Amino acid sequence: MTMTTQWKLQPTDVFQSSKLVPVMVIENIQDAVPLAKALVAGGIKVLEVTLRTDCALEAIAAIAREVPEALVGAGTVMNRKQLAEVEAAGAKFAISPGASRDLLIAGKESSIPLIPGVASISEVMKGLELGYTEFKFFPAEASGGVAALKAFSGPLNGVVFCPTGGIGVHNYKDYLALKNVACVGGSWMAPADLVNQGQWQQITDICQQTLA
Ligand SMILES: O=C(O)C(=O)C[C@H](O)[C@H](O)COP(=O)(O)O
Repeated sequence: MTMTTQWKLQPTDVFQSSKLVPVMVIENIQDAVPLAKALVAGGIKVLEVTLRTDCALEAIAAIAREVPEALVGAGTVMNRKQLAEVEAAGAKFAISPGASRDLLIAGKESSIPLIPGVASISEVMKGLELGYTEFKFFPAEASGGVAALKAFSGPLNGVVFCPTGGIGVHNYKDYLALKNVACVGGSWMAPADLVNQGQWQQITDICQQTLA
């Protein structure tokens, strides 16, 4: 049963806007906007703010308001309630580490696109049944990495992934070289120690060096 959507943006728009998707863990609300600006200055447009911290919703709202050139979305969206919360906060898209059937249905009913997390072909098939064709592949390195995605490309024609988990400067190009990978995600572009120290220029430099 493929479900139609009222999505304001398509998952392919998110995937095509940036080859790199920084996974942001924001502990202090005052870091949200400077961190987003540092990433944007480094050439990155798509930002994933994880719902792992208390101020995550506030951070999404602040970035949506104050850094309009970024496409800010929410990560770690685990259920229907959280999806509604991030939508209300101003997230332009939602990403989940895995997917329950209820979350997949809620994603289709939402006004913002959901990019569900998968680690296996069976999970992709459950998403495909509802019309999803863009997925987060998580945890990428632990789930077979590049070799797994290469194998997926045989049966899963037309399915596109954003691998995340265990990816960094040392291996992200191997993923981007795959035809079923549009972009890669990771926390290496916004490391906790640099965020805590307010080292915004260093974060911009990491992004620029990675993209160079
Ligand atoms: O919180 C979530 O929803 C996640 O999916 C987890 C993050 O995407 C990974 O933790 C990033 O992985 P690293 O780049 O290896 O740090």
